[in-house]
Amino acid sequence: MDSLRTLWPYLRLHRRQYLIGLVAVVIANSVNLLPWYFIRLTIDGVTGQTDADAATAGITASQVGLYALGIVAASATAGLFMLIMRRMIVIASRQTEYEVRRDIFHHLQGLDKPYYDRARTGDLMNRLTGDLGAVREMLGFGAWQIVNIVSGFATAFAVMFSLSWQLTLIVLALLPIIVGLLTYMARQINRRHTHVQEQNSLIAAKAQENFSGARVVKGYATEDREIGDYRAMNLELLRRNISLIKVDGPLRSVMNLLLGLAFGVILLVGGRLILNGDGTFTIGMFTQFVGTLERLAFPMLMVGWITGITQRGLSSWLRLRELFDARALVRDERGRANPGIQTLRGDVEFDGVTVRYGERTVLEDVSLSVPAGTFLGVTGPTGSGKTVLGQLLTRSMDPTSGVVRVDGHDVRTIPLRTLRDHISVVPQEPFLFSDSIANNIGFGLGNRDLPEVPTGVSVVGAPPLPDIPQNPDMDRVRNAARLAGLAGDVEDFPQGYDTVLGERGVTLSGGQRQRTAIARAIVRDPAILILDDSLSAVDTETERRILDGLREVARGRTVILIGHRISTLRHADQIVVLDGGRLIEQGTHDDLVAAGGHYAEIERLQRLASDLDADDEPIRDAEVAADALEHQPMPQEAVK
Ligand SMILES: Nc1ncnc2c1ncn2[C@@H]1O[C@H](COP(=O)(O)OP(=O)(O)OP(=O)(O)O)[C@@H](O)[C@H]1O
Repeated sequence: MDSLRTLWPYLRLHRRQYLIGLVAVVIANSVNLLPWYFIRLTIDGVTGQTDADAATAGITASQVGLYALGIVAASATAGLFMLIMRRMIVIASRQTEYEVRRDIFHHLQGLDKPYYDRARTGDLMNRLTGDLGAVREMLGFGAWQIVNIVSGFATAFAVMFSLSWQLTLIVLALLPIIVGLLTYMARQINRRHTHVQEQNSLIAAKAQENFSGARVVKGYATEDREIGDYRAMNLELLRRNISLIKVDGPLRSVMNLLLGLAFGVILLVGGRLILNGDGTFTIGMFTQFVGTLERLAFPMLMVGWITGITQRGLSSWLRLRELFDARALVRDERGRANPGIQTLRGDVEFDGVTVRYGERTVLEDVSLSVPAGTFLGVTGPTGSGKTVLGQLLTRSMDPTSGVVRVDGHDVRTIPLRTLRDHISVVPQEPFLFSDSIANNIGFGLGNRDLPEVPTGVSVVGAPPLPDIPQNPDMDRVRNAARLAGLAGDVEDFPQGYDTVLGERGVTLSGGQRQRTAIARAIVRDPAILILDDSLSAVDTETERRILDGLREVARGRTVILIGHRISTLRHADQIVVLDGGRLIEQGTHDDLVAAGGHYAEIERLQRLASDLDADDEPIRDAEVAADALEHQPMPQEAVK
């Protein structure tokens, strides 16, 4: 009941269509019984029998013609009303499907990083496709079938009862047995059908993971194991399909047998009524009775199906409700977010910020002030909280205690849209869309003025779709690519900026992917630019070019560069060093080297490594030394 209550707001949007459709089903069902009435009149007229109906007396050839026309007209009318029903209910169910899908996607877009950290993509996809399909089936096919069954039974029993109460009682006695058996079989079919669907989902997920992880599979030469796993799953699917066919196949045969039995009993009793009766039960009436009963065969068969469809639809709706009920921890809080804040300069301040995940403290009492236009370097061992620091600025999460401010405003008072419009982040593992390089770089352009998509409203009469810009401003895209040191690479591609990337940008090298992400971040002219270990996959020459570009970008904006290489950080206006979530050192490169702490030690090791690298082939990279250092205990003097 609760599921129906929550579904009502969507059904309400199309209540007129559903109502007209349902009335049409009832009319079609009633009219559908008329042909048997005309047949009865003809038979009784021709055989000279007269029943209570005066119309059967003294039939003429032209009357037979009229009855024949009546049959055609009744069938045509029933067909017309069925058509009206389909147009109304089936279209309404499709429209409801569209509206629910639109609203869920809208809702999912508003959920935050903690939600997506926990959610499984496959599960979300399955709910948006499989579960939504089951709800649509319940509202479309299910709804009209329920009314079809109820009205079909009601009208048929009314007619049968008026013809012979004795025969109707026999049918009523047999009906529970027939419907019960068919429902049992339909339940079995539904259960086995669900098992097939579950296996289908698993097999699809397996294939998807295999294709996405093709490079890992090839890299580890595990194709044979993958083929074996897939074969086992495929075999299981075959087994479940065969188990379904084993019940599905005999259903119609059982149905035929049961109906045959019922008709046998009815012929036995009906024949006696005609032979031994007082003439009030005629051959025509018997024929009409049998014909009407035959019309119930399909609704009887459907009872079990519809129970299954409704059960599936309701449980799928509950799964969709779970998505609707999910709430973002981070959101614009009513009464707190100030819509008057529309632009940001880029002053950043962390004031006694602590972040805890359960028992774990990942940032502890961090205080830091970064005036707009500062180039800030952030370094520290793996897991020291560098990424979390950046995530607090875009409110991917809120601090457990303390305040993060931008331009003096607590970030929780800045509308999320304004905040994220003015801060660009290049994450550690950039995600690229299966689209052209131009669209990947221009991804964040032209979105500010798009109108909000209305939710909870009917699609009927909705305003035309807004013009969503598909082609970004190419001058800005080219300039961003140049600043990110990517322009030369793109020009070498056969299709230049129109080159379409594979999923997750797999046609690019790691360094090219990072630079595409940097270009995407700077193309929007953000007030604050955060680069999270974004130069780790490029060589020192490319790094120098990107840093030159960034210095151009940095004029007038705040750049926060998270990294491990001293060569990347040394020209920053300020450098902070984190360790175990605490800010342990802060100053310029020269200050920190002179202080002889953790930073100075990294600098010394990396310089040593690069000197050796210059003289000696075997030394691979300065980062090796930095990595080695990360696993060493901190120099005592650095830990204040
Ligand atoms: N969603 C989360 N749930 C629980 N712990 C988390 C979560 N996100 C980050 N952490 C933990 O917070 C700590 C800091 O993580 P963070 O990503 O900021 O490290 P980092 O300094 O950027 O490291 P790296 O240099 O390896 O990128 C880590 O110990 C990490 O395991």
